[in-house]
Amino acid sequence: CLRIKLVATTKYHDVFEERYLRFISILGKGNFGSVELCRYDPWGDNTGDLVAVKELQSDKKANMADFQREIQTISSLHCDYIVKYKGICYSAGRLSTKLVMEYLPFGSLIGYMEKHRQNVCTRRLLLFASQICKGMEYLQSMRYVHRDLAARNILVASDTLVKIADFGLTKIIPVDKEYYRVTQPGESPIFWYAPESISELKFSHKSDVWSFGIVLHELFSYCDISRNPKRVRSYVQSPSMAIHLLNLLKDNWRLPMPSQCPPKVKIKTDFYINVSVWVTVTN
Ligand SMILES: C[C@@H]1CCN(C(=O)N2CC[C@@H](S(=O)(=O)c3ccccc3)C2)C[C@@H]1N(C)c1ncnc2[nH]ccc12
Repeated sequence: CLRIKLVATTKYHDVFEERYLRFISILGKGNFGSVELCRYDPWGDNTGDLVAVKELQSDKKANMADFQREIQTISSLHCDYIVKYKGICYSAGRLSTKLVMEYLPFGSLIGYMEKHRQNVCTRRLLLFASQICKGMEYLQSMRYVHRDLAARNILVASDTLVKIADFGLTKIIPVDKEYYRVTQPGESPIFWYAPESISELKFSHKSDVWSFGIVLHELFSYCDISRNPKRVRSYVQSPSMAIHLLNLLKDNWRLPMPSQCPPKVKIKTDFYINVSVWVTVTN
């Protein structure tokens, strides 16, 4: 029989009814809330789609404006290398809104690398790097700065496709400016930050390129937690850590080449990390 799509559309958002959203498991937690795996099952027979639902912790009302902006951002992005927006779910009397996105069963790049590192060759790492590049080029064309590009926020759609996820910190660069200055540092993952982001809280397409360089390092280290200092327990670093890192970077210290990284990638990668434009990483 014809299945009528049971999702009302108000304005430009597909509205998912909370009563049909069935919680399955937690996909990830952070400081402001969580991303949960749910099944949207209006027919109640488990034939509904699996979806990823991001919700704000109720006591984080202050971030509601940021969350609304995140919803606005992700619903305006249409790119093969960016996680797809599906709609929103108003819970109990519109007290809080939930963001409904496509669910990618392979999860984040970190988990995928830990599980499959044995059979991920250099060619595949470069394919993933070029896809992240393309997603970031699209983001830049929309004047968005991601500000939280890291392997933990890259999703694996299949063995040959990754997508950029989590636009919680994404900002639009004003037309007359080259960068976005953040007022409060918040929970800053400083090991992914460019020097000007650590010292002046300035974020631009160039600082996103710097973060991409860190993601390249994560890729060629197979996101090996033990082998790199970046994954300090909590991403919030102390001010003294930020100053120490800033001085290291000013003295031209850079992350060492990962041991498994093939030499020819190193030369190209060095070049790319210092070039402040998106480059298509040749396979
Ligand atoms: C890697 C993804 C983004 C990061 N993440 C996460 O848990 N968080 C991102 C934001 C933080 S939060 O909880 O701090 C937060 C909460 C609300 C407002 C703002 C921030 C949690 C896990 C996700 N994940 C495993 C997924 N796996 C499979 N399919 C998916 N579709 C979409 C996401 C997703």
